[in-house]
Amino acid sequence: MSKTPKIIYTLTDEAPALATYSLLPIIDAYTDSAGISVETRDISLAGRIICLFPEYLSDEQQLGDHLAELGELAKTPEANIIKLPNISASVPQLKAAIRELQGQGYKLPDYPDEPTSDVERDIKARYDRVKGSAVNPVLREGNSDRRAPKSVKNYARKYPHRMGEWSADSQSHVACMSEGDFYGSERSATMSAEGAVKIELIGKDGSTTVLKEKTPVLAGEVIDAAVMSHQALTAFIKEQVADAKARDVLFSLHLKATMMKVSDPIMFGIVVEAFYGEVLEKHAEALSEVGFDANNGIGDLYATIAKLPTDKQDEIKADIEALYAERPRLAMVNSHKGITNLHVPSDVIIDASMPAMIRDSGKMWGADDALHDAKAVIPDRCYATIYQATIDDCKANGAFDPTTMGSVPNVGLMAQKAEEYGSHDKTFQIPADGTVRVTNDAGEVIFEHAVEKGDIWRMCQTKDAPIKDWVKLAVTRARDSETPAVFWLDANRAHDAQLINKVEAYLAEHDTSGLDIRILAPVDAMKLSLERIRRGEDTISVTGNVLRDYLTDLFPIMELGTSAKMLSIVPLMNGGGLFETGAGGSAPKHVQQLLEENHLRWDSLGEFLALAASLEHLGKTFDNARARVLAKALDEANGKFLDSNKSPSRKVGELDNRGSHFYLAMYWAEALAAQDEDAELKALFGKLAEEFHAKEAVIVEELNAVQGQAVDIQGYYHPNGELTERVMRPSETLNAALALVAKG
Ligand SMILES: NC(=O)C1=CN([C@@H]2O[C@H](COP(=O)(O)OP(=O)(O)OC[C@H]3O[C@@H](n4cnc5c(N)ncnc54)[C@H](OP(=O)(O)O)[C@@H]3O)[C@@H](O)[C@H]2O)C=CC1
Ligand SMILES: O=C(O)CCC(=O)C(=O)O
Ligand SMILES: [Mg+2]
Repeated sequence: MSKTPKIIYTLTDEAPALATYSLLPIIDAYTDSAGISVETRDISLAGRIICLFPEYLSDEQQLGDHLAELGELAKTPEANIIKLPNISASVPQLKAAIRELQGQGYKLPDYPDEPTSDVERDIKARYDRVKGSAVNPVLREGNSDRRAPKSVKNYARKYPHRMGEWSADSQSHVACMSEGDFYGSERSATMSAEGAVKIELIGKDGSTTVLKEKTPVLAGEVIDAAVMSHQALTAFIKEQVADAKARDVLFSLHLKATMMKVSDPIMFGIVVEAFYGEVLEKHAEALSEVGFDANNGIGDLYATIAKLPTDKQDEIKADIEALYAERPRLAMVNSHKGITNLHVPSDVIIDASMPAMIRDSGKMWGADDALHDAKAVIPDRCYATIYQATIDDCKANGAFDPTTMGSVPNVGLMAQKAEEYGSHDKTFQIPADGTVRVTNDAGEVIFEHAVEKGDIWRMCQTKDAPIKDWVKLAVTRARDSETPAVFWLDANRAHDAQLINKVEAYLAEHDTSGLDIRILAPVDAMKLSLERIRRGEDTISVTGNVLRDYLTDLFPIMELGTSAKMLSIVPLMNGGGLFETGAGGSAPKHVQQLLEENHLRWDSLGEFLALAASLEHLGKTFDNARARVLAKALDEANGKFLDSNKSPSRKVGELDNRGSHFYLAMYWAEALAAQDEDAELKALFGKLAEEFHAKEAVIVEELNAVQGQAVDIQGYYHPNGELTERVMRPSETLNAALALVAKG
């Protein structure tokens, strides 16, 4: 390969972005000295907003479209991208980020909720491009390989995290619909030829509305469509509200309003309307006047009614309080601040929220700041059953034991926007009763659904090449790790039935002799995996995109305490490498703690593991010996880091993210000093390792001494770079030592 060896490190949001201020100077110092270039690209929410509106901003304020650039790069063989978690913004977050930037002098337009002119429609359309999960699908030109490396698993066995105990009489459970959901209505077909499909709504009055004129499809591609009935969902929620009250458990809702950015905020809104129904109806006129949108959560009610006269505000608030007395208790996001599970659609995200509940004895936080049994409402049946199976297992057998349990790594189908349910431009809230029809170029009907006003109809595409690649990846992982692999596919589900045909056909193209590869419905796959994990056995889960997301938080959180300790690789289909860090989010709570007490508990292990994998990949693709030396040494350093338990503590005054970076740097320098493949690096890092050893106590003291006081970095979505750097690099001794190897 002719191009220069280069790694792209992404600048994102919240806790991982803060951690980057401390970690990147270390990475730069080590890679510079080896002649490897590490460049950054800004894909933060603020950065993505800024690049939408060049004509509104001064030259100095403008920023290029780094995400689009990386999206193109991901399709090339030289791609080597380290991708940290970023915010997938809900509307309330998007508005907050715009407000913050405006306050910093960025003359950005407001987000028009209900645009009334072409200019406003254009502004809204631009903003909507950065909403929800707008980053990951652009970069994911490959399928996903997420697992806990052996060293990490050993760490968890040696230093087990706390797991809440389970009792057999726990009242916690999952509630899902039995009809009228996506699962029940799904239709699916495999395209026989390249072409396009058209989506139309035929009204009861015979009128035709084109919902989407043209959706290109490739031969072999699987498309499917399903509908969630507004009425059925409302009826289900009302039943569940009553049932939670009767059983005296917390009511909680678990959706993925960030990734399923069109469908799930609407479902969230339907639940908010069902829960707060009487109050919202009573004050409908006033609430409509101020622009309250239930899809943005009950938090939006409190924000928008500020425009009403005080007595009206008080009346609405009193009515809500009175309603709470009749309703079941709500699970809380922040009981101190009165933020409920129904406040903001992006606060409770199912992949992280259900595992947290299972880790905490099946309980969630109540308004009284104590843990209680909860009803977890997961309306659609497609995947809800896996969580009930996990709860059943914990009730029968007690909590999982991190010191003995096996592992469930994942091979996930996600390349080329595979199975991006409920997002993007093929999901609609239906404006009138009728029939939604999908037709091909010849005008033949592929599927149709009877729909009612308010229903959510979604279509989804999964291309053939990614499916083939996914099957290959599964076979390779099963072979390399000598581990049984289970495809989590439900023959009773239309989409999965199509996939099963393909999986069977593609498996036949591989040598699977001696391998244990099965296809099981999700609930059975879960039962088998849990049974095995309790026996200390590993089972690879081979799943579609949604279960990839759910399982790569669920199992790591049970096995390791957090998905931040995962290795998360995306072998790009054109030969490049995308190295995601961990599987979890951007940890808003961690930022709060840093601002309040200057302690950052973010665990950068995912970044350390990703960097080692990225350097190794660079060493291979560019035949770069120094990258290989750095990778090998970093791998050793990661092992020592885990073995010595230098991960950040959660408590102020103790080693935090910055201190953990120092130890990683020290162990990495030691390993480079100990190797004999590259004499120059050996000498250079030998000096640094000596310096670190001599100054270890001083550096740790300098890093820990700053903790305990509030800090101000003048921004949440777009903090001041200089101030943040000062906060994140407080040890002069460490900074001076790094300068010994940095080439500048
Ligand atoms: N790949 C990506 O880009 C992803 C992005 N997201 C985005 O992140 C945001 C938050 O999502 P969500 O995952 O629900 O919530 P969090 O980021 O808050 O994660 C949930 C909890 O997991 C723990 N955690 C996560 N990462 C780490 C880490 N590196 N070190 C230590 N603990 C960690 C924390 O537990 P504790 O509080 O106990 O310390 C945290 O509160 C959203 O905007 C979401 O869209 C989410 C998932 C993936
Ligand atoms: O893209 C997102 O919004 C979240 C992605 C995620 O949670 C994951 O990939 O595990
Ligand atoms: Mg996830």
